Amino acid sequence: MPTEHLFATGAQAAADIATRIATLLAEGIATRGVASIAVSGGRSPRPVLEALSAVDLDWSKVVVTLVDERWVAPDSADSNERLVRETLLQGAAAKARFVPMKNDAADAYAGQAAVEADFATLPWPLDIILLGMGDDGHTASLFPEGKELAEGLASKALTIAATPPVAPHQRMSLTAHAIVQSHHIFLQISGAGKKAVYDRALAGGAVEELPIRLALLQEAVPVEVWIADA
Ligand SMILES: O=C1O[C@H](COP(=O)(O)O)[C@@H](O)[C@H](O)[C@H]1O
Repeated sequence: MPTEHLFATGAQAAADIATRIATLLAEGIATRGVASIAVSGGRSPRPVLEALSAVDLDWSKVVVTLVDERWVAPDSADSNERLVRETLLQGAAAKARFVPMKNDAADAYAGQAAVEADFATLPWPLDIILLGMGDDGHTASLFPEGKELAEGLASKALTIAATPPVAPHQRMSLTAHAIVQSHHIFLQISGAGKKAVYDRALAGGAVEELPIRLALLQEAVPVEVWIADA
């Protein structure tokens, strides 16, 4: 069962997540000489990344990457890389090694082999994987009814190219195999709608129905969930 942290607001939850991440990154540097984190995109992680950026760490020993990416230019408003560069990789934190999930290939399928090669250079298992969850129960870019979902759940690769059934842009995503190759999985949930989906996922059932179950229903990696009322 995940460890749950309950907060009234997303801002309070974000501050607490950033503190917890900073502690683990410092421990990673102290014990292994390098610390690593993969962060999600979308709206939820922004305040976490902003708070984390202000933390006093030896950022030159931190590797930062993404859980998923939209196959758009890095200056696009939809780019998760842009989000990370504008929030986390500022000030002293700009010294972190950032590994993008998007390259110059014409589409995500053509670019996947090079992304996979880059991701093979990361220090697995990563210290932290910060997941988000969509209202449909997707996590990373593993979408219910996505045509690549079965492969994303079964593949031994680290990354997979995917086309969301509804949402825009081709994606690059960590596979389930990569997500559970981490020391810690963190999940952000905010609002009653997502809380209801989270509760349903936790109650059990097919991972294909609610892909967030790939994290919640496994026992190999400890999972912490920050739940904010709003
Ligand atoms: O498409 C995506 O959505 C999920 C959830 O995003 P949010 O805006 O509701 O927080 C996110 O975790 C994922 O990384 C992103 O690409």
